[in-house]
Amino acid sequence: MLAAKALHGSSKRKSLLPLIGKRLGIQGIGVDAPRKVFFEAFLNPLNEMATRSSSNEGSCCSLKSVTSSSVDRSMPDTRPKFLASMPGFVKIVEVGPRDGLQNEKYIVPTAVKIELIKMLVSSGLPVVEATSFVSPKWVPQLADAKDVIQAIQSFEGARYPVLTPNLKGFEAAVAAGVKEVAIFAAASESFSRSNINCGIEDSLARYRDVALAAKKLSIPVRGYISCVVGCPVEGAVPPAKVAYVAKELLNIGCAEISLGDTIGIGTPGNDIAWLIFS
Ligand SMILES: CC(C)(COP(=O)([O-])OP(=O)([O-])OC[C@H]1O[C@@H](n2cnc3c(N)ncnc32)[C@H](O)[C@@H]1OP(=O)([O-])[O-])[C@@H](O)C(=O)NCCC(=O)NCCSC(=O)C[C@@](C)(O)CC(=O)[O-]
Repeated sequence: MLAAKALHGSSKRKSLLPLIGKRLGIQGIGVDAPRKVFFEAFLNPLNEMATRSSSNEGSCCSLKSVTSSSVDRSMPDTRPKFLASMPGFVKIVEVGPRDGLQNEKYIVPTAVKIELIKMLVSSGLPVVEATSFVSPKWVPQLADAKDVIQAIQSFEGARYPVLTPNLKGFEAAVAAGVKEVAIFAAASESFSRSNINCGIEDSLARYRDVALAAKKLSIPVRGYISCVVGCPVEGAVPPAKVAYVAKELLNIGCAEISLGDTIGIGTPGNDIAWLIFS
């Protein structure tokens, strides 16, 4: 479940992405989803946030060999052209124990999940999304969330955010010892309804409550947006919708926004634009 790379213009067909990025002041814009992968599109405002988070919490992987967020702009950029458009940071959030296991046909034993998390951390991953505190009726595969979290409390070297769809999930997560949560909205109305049984506006209202509760406890919240490129039901998703949801998530207090190309159609031949912060 781990992958992150920048998408650039295909050699056969010139991509609009760099142009759009330039117009919006976006340094690196891209998404890659060979399966389901979240690539943080590092917009200028978020880039700064990532830098801070990196230095304070060690959560971001700095592409030091490639570039640095503190690039001295008075120096000539000697990087190869294709590297020059890469973002200063790539934050890798490994979501296998959550996103991978939530769809398994058979329920993976808790002990195996814990061992998986241990191995992922020992491979050097700084953030491992461990599980979800969602309804076990909807996702029985992760009904052991509390046990997983309690078992990994002593694992050092990484952070372990979890998904929380509502206050109930948030409170259960905090009670289990979670220190970081994620909320998950969608840019597609149909996907939102099928995933969390409510529309986009209702989901934002729920997430506002979660974010408020999290703020009181100084718990960081990251916000997912699903279907930023396309939806399995609705097809193409207008970038303005993605921008709207992103703004709302930022306004309710998300420290980060993750753009999910949920169905993996953001290929180099598909010119996609995210007009976030436009
Ligand atoms: C949002 C709900 C809860 C609404 O589900 P609902 O059925 O509308 O909610 P409800 O409030 O009517 O509750 C129904 C039952 O669930 C219980 N319940 C309610 N909430 C919780 C909770 N937090 N923890 C435990 N139990 C809960 C609640 O107590 C009740 O139990 P009952 O009274 O019937 O016994 C449900 O739809 C749900 O849990 N959905 C989660 C779906 C999910 O996990 N999807 C996968 C993750 S999202 C994803 O993969 C996308 C992402 C993030 O990866 C990005 C991308 O790839 O694009």
